[in-house]
Amino acid sequence: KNLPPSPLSFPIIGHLHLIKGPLHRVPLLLSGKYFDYDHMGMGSVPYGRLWREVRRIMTLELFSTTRLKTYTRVRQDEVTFLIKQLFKDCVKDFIKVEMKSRIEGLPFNIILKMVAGTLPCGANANDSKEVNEFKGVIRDAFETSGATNVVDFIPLLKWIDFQGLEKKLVKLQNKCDRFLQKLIEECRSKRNSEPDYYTDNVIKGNMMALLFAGTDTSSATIEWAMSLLLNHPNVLEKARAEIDEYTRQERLVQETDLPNLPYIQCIVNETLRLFPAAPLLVPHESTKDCTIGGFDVACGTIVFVNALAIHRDPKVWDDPLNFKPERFEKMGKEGYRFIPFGMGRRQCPGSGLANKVVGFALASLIQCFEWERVGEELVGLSEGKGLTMPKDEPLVAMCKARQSMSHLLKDL
Ligand code: HEM
Repeated sequence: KNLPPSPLSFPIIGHLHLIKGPLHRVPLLLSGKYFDYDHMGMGSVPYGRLWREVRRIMTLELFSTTRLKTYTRVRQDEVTFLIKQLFKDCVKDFIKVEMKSRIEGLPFNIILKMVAGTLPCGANANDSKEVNEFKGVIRDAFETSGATNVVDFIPLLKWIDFQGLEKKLVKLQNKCDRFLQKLIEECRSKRNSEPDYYTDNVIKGNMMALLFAGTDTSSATIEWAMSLLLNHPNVLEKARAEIDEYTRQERLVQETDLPNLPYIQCIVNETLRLFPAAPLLVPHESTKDCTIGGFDVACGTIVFVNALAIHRDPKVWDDPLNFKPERFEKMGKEGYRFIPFGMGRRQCPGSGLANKVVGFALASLIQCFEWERVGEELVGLSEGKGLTMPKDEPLVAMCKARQSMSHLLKDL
């Protein structure tokens, strides 16, 4: 109720979910009410002076083309780490691999290195208890904030914290706070030229915005893409042929090869079309009475844009439920019908980074390993609970190092 409204910055063509009322838990979670930070990212935070400044820092400094380039090495190291671990386990024979736990460290470590300049536990971050606990906090927070909260509709039940979601969020906040505070203390003495402006809370808010917004979204997209490829071995083969032709199997694929691997980008887009990691984007709230796509939207209404429904709408997509990366080969600007990163001034500032991380990881997994389904049955594609639409069941696949790549993989 106390959340200041944010401007509706989004042009929309349909599939709106308009909610008038106190449905504020998700915005509160993301805007720092539960996390007690000065300000935080996400669409529900007012586009005021402070957030404008944060967006400026993100877009121009952290995610600018030049800055992303300076972090190429970080992404290279983390993808190499993933490939090396996998190679160690499946050098000779096919083994069963649970993909989620292997992939989730990748975007997490990359973003942590970008925002903190280091991993708190050096090279062993993936085995660190506190890092793993923090990853668990992110997972739980997404699951909790994606759950239906009866209290949103029957506010009286708040008195007894029906479902206990509020208690759970406070507990998550404490864990999150401990982790980030420790990280800040490790980094603070080295940098921060304006300690009065960049207080601990401001820094923690930003770190959390990036870690929350950028980790599960990217790793879930890689997991969905691998699931779709296992169900469509012809697409997998076509992608591998593209990579082999370009690298001539003489070297491992690099992130800088991505512009020359258009089919990989088509696979990423098609995955984001069918399984957008933020299916309802992020809630927006109107500051004035307005009309969108013929709907009267009263001031203070929370608007959810159902990107998932738009992406699967047979009126705007041919054969929308089928996985066909080729559809992106012929397309130019997709306009409002393809909006996995939102649109307008609150669109995802991390889309460039996400495309690089997801594309590079996928290209490397495809180039270096043979992939098969565990049995005859297709990989299940049902969605689980949570804000980022994770897979219901973590992906398990059969994986074996490609013979023709072994000499390169051994040198990693
Ligand atoms: C596949 C990966 C990703 C997807 C699908 C995705 C999608 C989205 C969407 C739909 C929004 C809301 C846009 C809107 O409300 O109109 C958003 C916001 C945001 N994303 Fe991403 N994102 C991804 C990766 C990332 C990464 C890697 C980062 C940064 C490390 C990031 C940082 C953010 C931030 C900070 C916001 C809030 C922006 C604001 O409120 O002004 N995202 N993202």
